[in-house]
Amino acid sequence: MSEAHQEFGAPGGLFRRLRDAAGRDWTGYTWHPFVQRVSDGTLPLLSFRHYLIQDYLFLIHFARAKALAVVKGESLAAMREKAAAVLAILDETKLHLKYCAEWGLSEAEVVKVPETAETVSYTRWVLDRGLSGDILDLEIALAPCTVGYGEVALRILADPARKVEGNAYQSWIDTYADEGYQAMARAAAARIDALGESHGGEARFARLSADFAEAARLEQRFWQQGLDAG
Ligand SMILES: Cc1ncc(CN)c(N)n1
Repeated sequence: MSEAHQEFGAPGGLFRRLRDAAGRDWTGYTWHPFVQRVSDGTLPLLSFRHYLIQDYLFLIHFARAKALAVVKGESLAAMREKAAAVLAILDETKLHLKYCAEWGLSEAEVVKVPETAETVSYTRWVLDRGLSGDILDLEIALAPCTVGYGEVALRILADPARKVEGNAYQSWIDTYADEGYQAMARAAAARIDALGESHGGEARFARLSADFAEAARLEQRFWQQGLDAG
């Protein structure tokens, strides 16, 4: 396994402490069999298609949750960073629509697909953490999504079983391996570290780590729904 996690968060900072505390919940997310089969190119197309359509719906609600972090931002710099993150999430959906267009599916058709229980439970849980908690609670619920996919991409790049030539999922991999996405993931981890300092991360560690691990498990279920559809 690569040292992918060392890209995100400072040693001793809140992000790395949460990641380490999440243990198997985190590795089960970032190196889920779905991810491994994207990497070696053996994932059934039906699995990927189910996942990607649900992910499109996921991103719409996730953008709403990120927008809540603009509202709850406690400095202009934080608000700017989050506003850019909302736009980045909305941009991410272009990848999804490109794949869908190749399958003959229009955006209008994709938005008509009902959300699965996995999509609803994850997105509404994040929104709830943000609505009922403070900015740190919200950022902890958001971080596994943003940083986790950064780590997923690095794990794939380091995977000896990775299929490069003719991998149907290469543009998906490229999106998250891209330096723009990686920089956003590093910034999200750094922000957790900073909020940990300013918002009593140490005293709140038990609750924060329970939320972080919950998000990682919700991510695992999100991949799993794709595998189950294949
Ligand atoms: C479920 C999920 N988690 C994370 C990401 C990366 N933004 C995503 N597209 N989808």
